[in-house]
Amino acid sequence: MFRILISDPLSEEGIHALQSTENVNIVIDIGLSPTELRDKISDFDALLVRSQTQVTRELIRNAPNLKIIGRAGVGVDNIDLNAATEHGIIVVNAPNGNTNSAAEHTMAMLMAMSRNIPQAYYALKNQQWERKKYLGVELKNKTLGIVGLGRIGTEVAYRAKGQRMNVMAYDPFLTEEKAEKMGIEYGAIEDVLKNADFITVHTPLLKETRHLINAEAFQLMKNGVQIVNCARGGIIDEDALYEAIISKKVAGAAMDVFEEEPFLDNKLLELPEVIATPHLGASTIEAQENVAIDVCQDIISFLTGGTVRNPVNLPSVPKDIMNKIEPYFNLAEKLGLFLIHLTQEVIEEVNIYYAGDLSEVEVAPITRNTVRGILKRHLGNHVNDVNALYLAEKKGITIHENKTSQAKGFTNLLKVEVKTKSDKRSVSGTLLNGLGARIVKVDHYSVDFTPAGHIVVIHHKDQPGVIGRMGSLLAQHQINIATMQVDRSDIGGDAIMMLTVDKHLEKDGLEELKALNEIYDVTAIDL
Ligand SMILES: NC(=O)C1=CN([C@@H]2O[C@H](COP(=O)(O)OP(=O)(O)OC[C@H]3O[C@@H](n4cnc5c(N)ncnc54)[C@H](O)[C@@H]3O)[C@@H](O)[C@H]2O)C=CC1
Ligand SMILES: O=C(O)CCC(=O)C(=O)O
Repeated sequence: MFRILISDPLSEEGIHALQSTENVNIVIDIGLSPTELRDKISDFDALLVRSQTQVTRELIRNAPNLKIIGRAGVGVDNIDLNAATEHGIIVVNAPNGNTNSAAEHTMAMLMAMSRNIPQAYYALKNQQWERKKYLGVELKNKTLGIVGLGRIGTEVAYRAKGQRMNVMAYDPFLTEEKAEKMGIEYGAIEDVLKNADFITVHTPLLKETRHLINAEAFQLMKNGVQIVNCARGGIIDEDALYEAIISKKVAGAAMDVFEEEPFLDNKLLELPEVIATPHLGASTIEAQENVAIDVCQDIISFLTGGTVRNPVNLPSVPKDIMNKIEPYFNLAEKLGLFLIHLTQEVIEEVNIYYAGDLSEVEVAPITRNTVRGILKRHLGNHVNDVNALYLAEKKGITIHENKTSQAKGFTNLLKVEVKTKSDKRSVSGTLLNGLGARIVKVDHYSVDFTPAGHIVVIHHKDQPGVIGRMGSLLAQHQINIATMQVDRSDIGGDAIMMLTVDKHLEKDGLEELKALNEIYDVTAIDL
């Protein structure tokens, strides 16, 4: 049974899809305190949140069974991504479903602010008919400065153009050509701050964007500028904003998000120039349905062994590319696991060679599976796709990917090489049409076997009688040989014997084999 905890309000539509999935047990418990959540989380395989639940390192530490965290929305700043990655927990979000709602809310806030609608409404509710006091300004022909032209920023730009505003935007990925195509103006951040009559921020909250709009930034702005934040609290320095409003530099601020959420008291709200909503940017029926469906679909995909569409702590790979590379995952993992058994020393370096067809595809996910196989022997199932590279780095192992079109007669060839202080071992495998995964080389020896089941690798001297002695000894241990391959460097030189056997070779049998004349080394590997 796969247990899912939903700890923030989520639309029914998504939950229905989860409920109709087999072997799923869903618990909805909204409004848990951090301590209650920490005490509860240990039994759950998946956690589904919006922006309220804080998924901290401490919570993750107390969640030994947690495999996936779903965020119904865009921002993942309430989730400790490093902690999730380190614990091998995949984080998925729903980045597209609330774009429209957030853009519409931004426009609603912009217009409400420029025409003092909330203030006038409030006055009227208090029996004050105030026409003179609430003189507004038009948006038409004014410049809207957009900081962050991603999904939402872009939608806001198009809507602002509909209001006949001039739009100037800054985004590290925006070029002058792209801006021109969109019919907006490109500016460096300083240009945007200096030229805009209205400014709206649409970046994520990151180390680099925390207090991006600070006292210095306000200094650059026009007197009487009005500012909107429907992205994340903390992008605007609230103390600096407060001072800028008091000093009349800023004539209005429309805030949907705050440095501390939720709150009942924030000094910005004491200022009549500030209008505010309690993080409602994504609060529409449509957005909530969209994000709940999207994130639940990813949880279902994860559960049923499919590919998640919106991973946050793993690069996402388009479906057509994934279809091409997915068949290699098992081969890659098996090669890694096979190879790690051949070396007793500490691994310092892993080189992965992608040849033939493989040199033309996105290989990062194959690399992760290879590294997963290498680490699995000593780290067990704790290592997965999410944390494999992180754990390798932590262990001081450097990973190199190499590509070549030359596949030595194969259509595709995956070679994995590990280097230790004094040794270098390698194994190569391929996917054969109709035959599946095969290991075709172990170090410089040519072989051909399926990487599955119980395998015994024997290094020995190429001499008559070795194979016979080895066969009799295995027979004494009731071990049946299913397949056997032999290759040698030269006549009478070093040789390799690869056996697939019907059951695991126990330690005593292994030691007896090693003790046989002319046998240098024996390794039993269960793949
Ligand atoms: N108020 C609400 O309820 C909602 C808030 N959001 C928030 O809105 C923000 C934007 O969301 P999306 O547009 O979906 O994200 P996105 O990832 O599509 O766009 C963010 C953009 O910010 C840009 N950026 C990053 N650092 C920057 C910097 N230093 N200066 C300028 N631009 C920078 C990125 O290049 C990217 O293009 C996020 O913080 C998200 O959490 C999203 C949905 C609802
Ligand atoms: O869950 C929500 O309502 C907030 C949405 C949001 O802030 C986001 O998607 O980043």
